[in-house]
Amino acid sequence: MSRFLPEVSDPRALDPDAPGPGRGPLGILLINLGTPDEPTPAAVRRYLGEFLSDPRVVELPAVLWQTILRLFVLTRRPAAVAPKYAQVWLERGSPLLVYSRDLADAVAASLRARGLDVRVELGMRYGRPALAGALDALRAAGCGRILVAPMYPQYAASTTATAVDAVAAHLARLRHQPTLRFLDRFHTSDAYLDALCRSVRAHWDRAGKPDRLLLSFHGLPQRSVRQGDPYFRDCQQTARALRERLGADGDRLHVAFQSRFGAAPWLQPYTQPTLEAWGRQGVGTVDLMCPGFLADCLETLEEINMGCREAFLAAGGRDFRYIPCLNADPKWARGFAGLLADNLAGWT
Ligand SMILES: C=CC1=C(C)c2cc3[nH]c(cc4nc(cc5[nH]c(cc1n2)c(C)c5CCC(=O)O)C(CCC(=O)O)=C4C)c(C)c3C=C
Ligand SMILES: [Fe+2]
Ligand SMILES: [Fe+2]
Repeated sequence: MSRFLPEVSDPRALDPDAPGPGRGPLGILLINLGTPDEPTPAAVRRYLGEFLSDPRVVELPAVLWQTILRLFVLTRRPAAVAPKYAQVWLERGSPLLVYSRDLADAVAASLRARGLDVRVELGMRYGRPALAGALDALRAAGCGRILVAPMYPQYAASTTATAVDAVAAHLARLRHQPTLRFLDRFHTSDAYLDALCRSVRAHWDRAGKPDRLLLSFHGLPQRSVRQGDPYFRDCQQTARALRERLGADGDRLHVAFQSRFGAAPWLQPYTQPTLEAWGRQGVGTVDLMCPGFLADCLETLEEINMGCREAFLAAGGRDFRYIPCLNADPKWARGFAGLLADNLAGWT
């Protein structure tokens, strides 16, 4: 024993950041985007201020963008967007948070049912519950090994990479960091594709088959993809894999991109103009699903199920049927738990 170090059995006596004996339970940090605390302009302003100041999200020179953001976006957008949040707000809060939390709880229960000693925490990249607090809770529970799992099936720098950045930034101040693993993406995993396919089939069993099934993914600036973001390819691969699973009915499937922000070109075709063109062309029944969103949120419940529904019907469409996100569907939660458990291999 070095004469500089006292002989101690509990590593915490020397290093308060050290994990507990036996490296403690396993930790899983589920990360989603985040959402305002309330459907009010003030809360939306706080949320958008944090979200849109992330240089991974808006890739413009910082001084230029902060000027535009503070002078134009944050002075107008919160008042326009807050009533939209109010239209979809649930008794338990923002849909994104409610469904993400339900999924996290169901995943934790499923992992424990497999006999795993695991703690699951949900942290949001922007807003609350903060990712930093969720990481601290896992460390306080003695988790020396943590699987970081951004809840985005398709990889984008503006979602997955920024979540990884934030985890690393929070741990940067520690002398003894926990051992980390990162779930990269799961856009062609069996658990995810099986769940999507089940959801479509169950909907068709109830309501009959549509003329077309539109998969609407969140958009991204085309420039990001040109610069190497794999998101577009991931979306296409998810769509292709789902089309194969749907067999002969796969022909009904089309892909579009929603939620464009700003004037630059984003991934195309755009969802709403696609639906309007279909309405004008006499396409009667459209089913719409948003596979890139694990949890229903403003972008699916308001933009799609309200705005796009209205646009399609106004353009001459007959029937618009929204297929909800996977949310906390029990079979999906078990499948997602299995996918996470696979990523714990060697730790269990
Ligand atoms: C400004 C650029 C944006 C990029 C790039 C972007 C990428 C992106 N976003 C999601 C998932 C979600 N986005 C949500 C809301 C939302 N997104 C943007 C902007 C960008 N998104 C804004 C400004 C907003 C807020 C609403 C608005 O003001 O219009 C949400 C819903 C949040 C909620 O509270 O319900 C999700 C989820 C992905 C997957 C993605 C890249 C692929
Ligand atoms: Fe977004
Ligand atoms: Fe939107």
